[in-house]
Amino acid sequence: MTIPKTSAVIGSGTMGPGIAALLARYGSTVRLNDISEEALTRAETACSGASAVLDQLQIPTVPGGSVSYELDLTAALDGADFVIEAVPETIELKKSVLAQIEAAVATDVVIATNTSGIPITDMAASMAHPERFIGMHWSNPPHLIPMIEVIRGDQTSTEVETALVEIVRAFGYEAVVEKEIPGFIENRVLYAIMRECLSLLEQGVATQEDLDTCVKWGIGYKLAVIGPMRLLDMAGLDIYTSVSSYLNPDLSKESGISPLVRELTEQNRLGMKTEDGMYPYGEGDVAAKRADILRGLVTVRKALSEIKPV
Ligand SMILES: NC(=O)c1ccc[n+]([C@@H]2O[C@H](COP(=O)([O-])OP(=O)(O)OC[C@H]3O[C@@H](n4cnc5c(N)ncnc54)[C@H](O)[C@@H]3O)[C@@H](O)[C@H]2O)c1
Ligand SMILES: Cc1ncc(C=O)c(C(=O)O)c1O
Repeated sequence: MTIPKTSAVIGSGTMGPGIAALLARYGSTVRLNDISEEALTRAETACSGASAVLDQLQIPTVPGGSVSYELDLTAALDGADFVIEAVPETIELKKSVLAQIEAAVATDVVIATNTSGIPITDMAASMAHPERFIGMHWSNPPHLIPMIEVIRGDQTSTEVETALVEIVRAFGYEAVVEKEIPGFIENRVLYAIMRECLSLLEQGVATQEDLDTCVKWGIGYKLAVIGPMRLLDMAGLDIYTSVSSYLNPDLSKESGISPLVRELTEQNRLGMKTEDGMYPYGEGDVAAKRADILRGLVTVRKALSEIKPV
């Protein structure tokens, strides 16, 4: 399967619009669905923004693509030959949405989930046709980060995995085909970084600003060019042995949710979407920060596409 002719994206929050815009850019007729009318209204602006970013990346437009906005799930799924589920990260909700999707589409339609790390086999437990179900984990913002994790459940067919890898490569993205494990690879690594940062913040060792500066320049900039396995070779395995012998026992072992994040979440301080979170945001700050982030990601992606991967 190359780019699907007709796609449905279910859930139109942070991730759905960018995914829909990219599919449409590559010629798919996309229906973007949400239970919230407000989310669909915001999605129209988000899709236009994503499309403008794709213009800046000079991604050519394949004729025939479009995004339409559907409150009604059955209408969104009508005639779809590829479905991506992107509703909030709770297994009960996802299983219920999958049951509704399966009831509305033909048995051979590929259904992918953008879960951040719920095991695919667990999500597929009550599906009638789990062989067509697969993990397709996009990174945020999905129209910009050119890598997608592809994860099979126990019952996913090889044909569906092959078809999904073809779709990912047709976007010009890297497909990383992985074994099933909670959080997959990306979020296991990202959440290790975030756990340590949150622990340092909670202990009063560093401020948000210091953590962001140190990780962006000391780690992020370097890791964008040299992966962590190659970095071990560059640093020297003897150095890693010495440092990890005293450092690893001192790193955060927090197995629950960070108390600070729990408190902010209970206060509905969820970050940019509520204009308050790890940082406060004044009038107009969120829009300005989002624009800065997109500009930075476009510049860095262009630069990275010009260098030889290490
Ligand atoms: N936010 C990220 O950085 C990110 C990155 C990669 C993957 N993901 C994963 O993608 C999925 C979606 O995340 P998000 O950040 O876009 O969430 P979000 O909360 O921003 O958006 C989810 C949307 O789904 C809608 N929704 C809820 N129930 C629905 C239903 N029954 N049918 C249709 N729509 C429904 C909500 O109204 C909301 O607009 C999650 O599984 C998440 O873990 C998120
Ligand atoms: C905090 C956080 N959690 C999950 C994901 C992806 O699943 C992301 C991301 O893609 O950036 C994230 O930032």
